[in-house]
Amino acid sequence: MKGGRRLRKTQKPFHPLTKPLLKPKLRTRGGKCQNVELGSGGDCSGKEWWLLQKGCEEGGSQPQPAPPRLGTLFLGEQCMRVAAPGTRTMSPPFSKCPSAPLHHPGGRGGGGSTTPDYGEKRLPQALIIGVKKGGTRALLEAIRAHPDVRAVGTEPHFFDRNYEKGLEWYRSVMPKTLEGQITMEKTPSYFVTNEAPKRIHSMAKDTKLIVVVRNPVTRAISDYTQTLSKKPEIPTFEVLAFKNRTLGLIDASWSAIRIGIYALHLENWLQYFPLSQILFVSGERLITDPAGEMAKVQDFLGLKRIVTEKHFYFNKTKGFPCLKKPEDSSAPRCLGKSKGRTHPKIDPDVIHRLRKFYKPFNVMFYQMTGQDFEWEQEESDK
Ligand SMILES: Nc1ncnc2c1ncn2[C@@H]1O[C@H](COP(=O)(O)OS(=O)(=O)O)[C@@H](OP(=O)(O)O)[C@H]1O
Repeated sequence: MKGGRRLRKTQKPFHPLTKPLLKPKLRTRGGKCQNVELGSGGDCSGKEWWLLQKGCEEGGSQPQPAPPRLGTLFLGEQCMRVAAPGTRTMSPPFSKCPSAPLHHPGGRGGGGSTTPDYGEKRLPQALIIGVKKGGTRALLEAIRAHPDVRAVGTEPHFFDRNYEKGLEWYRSVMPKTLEGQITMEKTPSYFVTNEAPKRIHSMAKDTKLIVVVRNPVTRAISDYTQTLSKKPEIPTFEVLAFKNRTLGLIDASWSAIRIGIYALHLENWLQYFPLSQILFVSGERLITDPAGEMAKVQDFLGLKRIVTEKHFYFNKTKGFPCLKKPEDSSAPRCLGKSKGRTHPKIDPDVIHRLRKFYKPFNVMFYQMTGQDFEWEQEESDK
């Protein structure tokens, strides 16, 4: 798989507030447009690399109003008839986690290779904000191999579910760091949480943000696979993906599909953060070239490039790159079973329709970020 190719010089990135967006072909139905409501994502399964953590449940409902900002990209119940394959929106079946029984950072959650438990607890200077099923765990664990990074092992969900607990609570779940070390956490649902950009900005406007993005079609299937693993009785992907399969109306209210409309969610972040403060990591390249992506991440964080190809090896049994040196020598070196699940076989016609659905949003996302992740290329390769 390929990813992350820079746009040609003629294809300049733009900021959606200063330049008109490329408009996907949308038409209204009944003259009304509603907003896309952004929901939470994130892995609630909690079975993570070297760390087993439970306490979450998917499928709750927590509607969050989203102010209209993306012009005609804003899709709504009446607005989602996309010209080609068709879509509709948007009442979010949100991922729901009860206030998580957080792993205390003094334990495994402290992360950060072999740094002893001294120093000070600080608020994070960098966050992995998404996307769910993008490869966020792999990225966090890889960056934790850097001696100047310490991270919380579990997802604190502060800016979505635990915000009322306050910044002191948030600080308390962080690992201790020494001067010069970076504190990090990852909660993939932030990317699709409407309030998250404002809240993070009010904590520290110079917070560095990292988003791992992955082909939204594969991401949706991965998301579904995770839900299926916990609730085997759910309908098939093909059934859930459509409001009306005969008419080709994609159900964009399904969180598995909605999360992949990256341009829409990104627009919300760009109201608060400049593009230069957001790093987009290719989930595909994180698998095919983890060291290459990690070089970009370390540069972005202002770190010396210490995590390199020497840290990774490809584990044939797992089918993924794994870290050569885990935090403690007794722990497994690859991510757990909840990462790299076998996906169910999806009807190729449904995949084709989904690709068509996402295409205008992907193109818009490439323009906004100035990076072509080549997800369309993947289709034409087939
Ligand atoms: N090194 C390595 N090992 C295992 N898995 C890897 C790795 N790098 C990326 N990935 C991909 O990460 C996908 C899970 O993404 P996340 O960690 O973001 O999921 S979650 O949102 O935290 O649940 C997971 O998705 P699935 O393959 O669908 O399970 C993997 O494809």
